[in-house]
Amino acid sequence: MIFGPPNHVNPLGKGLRAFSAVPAHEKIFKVTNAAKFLAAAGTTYSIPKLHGLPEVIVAGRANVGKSTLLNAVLGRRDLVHTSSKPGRTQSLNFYRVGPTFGPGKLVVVDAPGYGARGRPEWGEIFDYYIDHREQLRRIYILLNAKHGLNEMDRMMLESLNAKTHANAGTRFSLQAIVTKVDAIPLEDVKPTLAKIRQGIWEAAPLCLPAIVTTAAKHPYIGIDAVRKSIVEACGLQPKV
Ligand SMILES: Nc1nc2c(ncn2[C@@H]2O[C@H](COP(=O)(O)OP(=O)(O)OP(=O)(O)O)[C@@H](O)[C@H]2O)c(=O)[nH]1
Ligand SMILES: [Mg+2]
Repeated sequence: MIFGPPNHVNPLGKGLRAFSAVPAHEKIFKVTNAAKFLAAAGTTYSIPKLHGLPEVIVAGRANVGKSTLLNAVLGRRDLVHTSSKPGRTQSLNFYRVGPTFGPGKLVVVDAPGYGARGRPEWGEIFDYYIDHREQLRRIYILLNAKHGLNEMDRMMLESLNAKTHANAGTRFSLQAIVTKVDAIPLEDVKPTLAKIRQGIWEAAPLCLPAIVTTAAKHPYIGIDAVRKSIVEACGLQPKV
């Protein structure tokens, strides 16, 4: 038979078919579970080359939940260091995700926070990275559901929108992620998100639709959507 026996008489074939049907983001983030810390860069000179693997970075005010979100996305409890005190992450930290062998790898980068608790040298390395990183595919800007947008967030959104506009989306795109949605009362969720979305639209019209998340404890919200978005931004989604 040219096409082989039907799957119901071939358990191996069925298994293979089931595996190939696993979505790309699950293969990369869950099935392989191969997230690995690669490097930390505290200066522009120490940013690692990493052979051009596609890359995404998370940005946001100190304490917004960048590192916590990455742990949830990478499926690890404490690969990325977090803290209740703002200012925990002090360098660009690079993590590789995907199978150890073969294609399908990408890099996620955790950044120090901006704003009142940030330091000027952290801003310098972040700006340098955004302006020079060829393999950068998407910048995620994280916004705290509980605090909404402040002046620093608006300035950052405007600046990243201008950079996205300057490269006409050919180098990287920009997407918002709303964090800590579990920290606001249920009845406030809808109006709070509407206000945040309006603020994002006013400051950064090129920003892709916000993904809403909870990442500190189960039940997580939005983590699968973030994984899908990263895989799509890195061009690792299979063609349909
Ligand atoms: N309730 C709630 N708390 C969260 C969530 N995400 C993070 N947190 C808490 O927020 C605090 C800061 O989290 P981090 O992930 O360290 O924040 P960060 O943005 O990496 O902070 P810096 O590295 O200091 O810039 C920690 O106490 C987390 O447990 C969330 O989804 N919900
Ligand atoms: Mg951090």
